[in-house]
Amino acid sequence: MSGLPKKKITALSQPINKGKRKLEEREFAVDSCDEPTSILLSTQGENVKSKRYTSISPPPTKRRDTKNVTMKEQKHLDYRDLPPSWPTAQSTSAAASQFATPSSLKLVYHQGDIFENIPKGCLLIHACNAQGHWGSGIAKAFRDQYPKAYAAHRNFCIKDHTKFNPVRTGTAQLVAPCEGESEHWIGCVFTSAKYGKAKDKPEVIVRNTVNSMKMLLELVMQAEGITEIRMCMLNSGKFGVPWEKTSEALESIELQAGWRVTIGVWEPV
Ligand SMILES: Nc1ncnc2c1ncn2[C@@H]1O[C@H](COP(=O)(O)OP(=O)(O)OC[C@H]2O[C@H](OP(=O)(O)O)[C@H](O)[C@@H]2O)[C@@H](O)[C@H]1O
Repeated sequence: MSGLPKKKITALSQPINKGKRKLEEREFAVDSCDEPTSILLSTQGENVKSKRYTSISPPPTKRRDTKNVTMKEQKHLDYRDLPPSWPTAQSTSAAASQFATPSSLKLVYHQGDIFENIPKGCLLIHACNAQGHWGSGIAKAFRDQYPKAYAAHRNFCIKDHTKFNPVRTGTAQLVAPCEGESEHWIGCVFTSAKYGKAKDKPEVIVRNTVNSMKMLLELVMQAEGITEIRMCMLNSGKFGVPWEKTSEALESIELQAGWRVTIGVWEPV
């Protein structure tokens, strides 16, 4: 069991449905957990990010300090951490795929509570809107269990972004371990801009899920220490999208070099 305090997960009752060598310590709040964290910053070798924005990559937003960061702790990752070639690398590979049998994402089913017996270094994925609430359904259970991760998510949604420049759907945030020794990562796939009656249409949510998952798989490549990946049946509760539509779309994702192959799906009993 994780190092987290045991909590009753109420979400189950919901219906199925990141010159000169110089190291310095700085306070770094927004890109880490809610409490400022000491991070070692190296000025050696700028990590310059040239970006090309396309329909599935978001617009420029408030810049953060991207000078080479050598960290004591893992940092949260999002679209600002993608390689400059993103998502071109994918289409190149898609063109090459006519000469090779592409391998697609595999979903492996498990029955039970996604929060039970989580191994160290596990990544837990859930669907989010861009409002940064984690206010209901399984998102609320994440908020209860991982309050610091929630704070990082909220910072990303409402401090790094604004009402007029919201987080784009079809993107993902990979929240690094925040809660003690559990070392659990949280993957937020932004599958709908809003929630409730204002949620996106099912076909839009499914398309966003595919693009978000591709981005998340790319970000996972940059993270160190992720042991396994679990997710709930995305979109099948509050977002009201039949699981089969989401699962079919996810299983059609063509894997790129270095991406994880398998994601465990936790189906509540
Ligand atoms: N412990 C557990 N273990 C395993 N599976 C569990 C579970 N507990 C619940 N499930 C299942 O997990 C699936 C998803 O069901 P959910 O309704 O939660 O999520 P969804 O993806 O449809 O919708 C997302 C919006 O809900 C929130 O909204 P707010 O932020 O509050 O606005 C978000 O942020 C988004 O916006 C359903 O199959 C549940 O049975």
